[in-house]
Amino acid sequence: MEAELSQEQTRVDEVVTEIEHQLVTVEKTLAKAHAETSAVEQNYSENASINTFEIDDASETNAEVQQQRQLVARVVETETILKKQETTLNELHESPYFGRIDIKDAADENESLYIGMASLQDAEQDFLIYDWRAPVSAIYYNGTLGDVTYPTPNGRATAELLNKRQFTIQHGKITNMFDTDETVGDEMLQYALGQQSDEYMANIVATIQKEQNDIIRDTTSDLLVVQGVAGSGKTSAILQRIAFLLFHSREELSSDQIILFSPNRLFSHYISEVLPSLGERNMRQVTLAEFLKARLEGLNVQTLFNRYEAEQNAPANQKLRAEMESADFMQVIAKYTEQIADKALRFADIEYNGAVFFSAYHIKVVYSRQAKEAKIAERMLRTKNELINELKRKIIHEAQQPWVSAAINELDDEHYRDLLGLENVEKFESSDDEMEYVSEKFVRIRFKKIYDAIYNNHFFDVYSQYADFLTAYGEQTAEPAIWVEKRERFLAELEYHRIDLVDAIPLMYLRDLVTGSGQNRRMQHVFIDEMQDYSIAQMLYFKHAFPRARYTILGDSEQALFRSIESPAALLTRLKDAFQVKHANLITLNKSYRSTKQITEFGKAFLPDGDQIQAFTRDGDLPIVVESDAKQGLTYLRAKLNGLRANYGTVAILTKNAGQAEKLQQQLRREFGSTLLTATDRLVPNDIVILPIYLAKGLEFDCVIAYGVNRDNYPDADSLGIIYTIASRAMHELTLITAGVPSPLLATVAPDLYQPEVIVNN
Ligand SMILES: Nc1ncnc2c1ncn2[C@@H]1O[C@H](COP(=O)(O)OP(=O)(O)OP(=O)(O)O)[C@@H](O)[C@H]1O
Repeated sequence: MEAELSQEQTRVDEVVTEIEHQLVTVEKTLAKAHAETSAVEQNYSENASINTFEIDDASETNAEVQQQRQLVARVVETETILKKQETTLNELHESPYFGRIDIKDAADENESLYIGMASLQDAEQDFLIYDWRAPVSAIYYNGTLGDVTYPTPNGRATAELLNKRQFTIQHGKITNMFDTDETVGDEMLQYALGQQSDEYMANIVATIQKEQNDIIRDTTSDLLVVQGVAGSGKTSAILQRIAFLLFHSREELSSDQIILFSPNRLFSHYISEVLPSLGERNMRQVTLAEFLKARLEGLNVQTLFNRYEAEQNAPANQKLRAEMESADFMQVIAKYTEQIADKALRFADIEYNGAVFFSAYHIKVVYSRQAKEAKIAERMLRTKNELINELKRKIIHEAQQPWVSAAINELDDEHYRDLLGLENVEKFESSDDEMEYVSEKFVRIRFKKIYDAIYNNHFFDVYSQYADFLTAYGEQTAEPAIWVEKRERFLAELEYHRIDLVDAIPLMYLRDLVTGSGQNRRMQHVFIDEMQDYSIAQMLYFKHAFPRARYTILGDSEQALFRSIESPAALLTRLKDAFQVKHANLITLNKSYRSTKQITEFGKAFLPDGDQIQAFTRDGDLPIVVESDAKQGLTYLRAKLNGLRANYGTVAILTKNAGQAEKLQQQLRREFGSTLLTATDRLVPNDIVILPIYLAKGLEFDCVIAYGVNRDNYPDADSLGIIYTIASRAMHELTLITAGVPSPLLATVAPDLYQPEVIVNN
């Protein structure tokens, strides 16, 4: 192996030299391109400002300016591409590749291919490095030695995989190298997983596992559902998947056509470096709360966290909620909108300056004039167009009123010129024509709010309509009183500009179906992380909102914080039924990578079907369970924190809710400088943090202390999901402090899976 190592290092040196060589060329070209961009930009701004005043033929000027603008765009693009090349080369310079495969191809020729973060070709166009996303690289991740197949543009090709080698290369030096027959061997993974946690999630490109690779390279499913146990690399895999999709559909897909629903802002920040580290731009990221807020402007939409917190004291009607969050309920809404009679449709006045501009009655008349056989959304669209035309006529009429000319005469030169617009200076044949133009524009600007209100369908009174719907629906149920109460609560909240989460989705769906709005047809991929936190109704709304997109939905049915856990099979069936797509694919990940073996074994012992979870063999200490009262618990915690601090970067104290986290923070802040994290935070500092478990979703910490694992917080099986989620956030160390009578759930765990510490009263 020594000789081989030396040979491999020689090759690394050669590749590094080639990279340096290419870097010199790119840097030179980049400097030139930069100079050109500056010159073109300057030329453009001079031309654009001078010519419009000095040249008579405005259209010729416009054409010239257009041309120049295109030129600017082109040179800027060239510069951006070169910069990207420079960044890639610099990265390859540090660590050119991480894998090598030796294959015998169909023509019986032996070839050695090296796999890295990006491709590199030499002057003869030979590949010195293959991008990890190249078709042939699939062999590296998928194949064990022997016959393998891989995709090519002309179908699947076959080859014999003779050897697979893995490298760790740092600063151009091979620090670790070994051959492996496994997909991607344990040794490198051991090393990667033994690292301490960081502010940002790392990419896993060098150690992607076979089943993760299936997720990454799936290009055919309309609905890909990934059920993976805690720490199985779901999030890692889908971020790699996004990089893969962007690479393979360069022409048709851009990162802003991909949206990821993430559980909270801390998580959004945590994963924000993965794609850039793979040389790609980030996709759009949004939390459910942000998405709803944008679509229900002016209303404070209850968040999942607010609801969870509120319900700790006042449990809600779970049956009603389950009904309203079901696929059936969405169908009921759809049926209701199809059948609303003209007279039952609710319109709202459009007001201007406190007076009615278009009355609800007038709008209703306009609506009822539209052809009855057309669909409701089509009739609404025609109504909208009629109202806009009417507004235009009113603008022309209003522009002739004396107050308008008086107001225009009051304008100073600058404002007048702004109103007229540079392109219209000296365009009109008579000053009357110019005045007419300016007056109309003046009124149009004044009436913009009215236009916006029509354009945004504010003439449809969705709130009253939804209240009517609740009444109509409730009357058909066996318990109408519940629905009367629901309606009253909805209206009462509305008074305060608030809306419950459970109402938000049906209301938006109703609005969109009636007005034919709310659909984004450009979005090509929707990713939903932590699927178990979303209701089917919410997912169906996403499907409506992004009708052309493909869906990748991932999560863990057993990390349910906001409801009881559900078996993975049941969750998958529900999803498949609701989405009804042609190509659905389900991938299950059972191996957990995040935590030490001891932590994974402990966490899974809480779950009814925890047996299917496989721990990765990385050793650590047994989790500690401390049985204590509240006072002793705190003393223990203090001592523990002092001990841990020296050893680990991140220590997270996880509580059941925000109130308990706040209380602990008050008790610890002064002594430990701990940080309390809330729903609006984005950053997890590298120190002691205190947060409720729902904000720790998707995150991981070197060391986790679950505080308050007692009977009050976790009384029964409904809170299994929470305990399991807490335990599975820990990478290297886990401690549970009861600070009260131990939760009965602890009794389900075999005593040899943890180290008990009973603090006796003295
Ligand atoms: N193939 C891999 N190579 C290296 N590290 C990996 C691999 N797969 C997963 N990991 C690591 O395991 C940890 C868990 O991964 P990730 O957060 O993606 O899992 P998850 O399934 O989304 O977890 P959860 O549902 O518990 O939030 C991360 O630290 C990740 O880097």
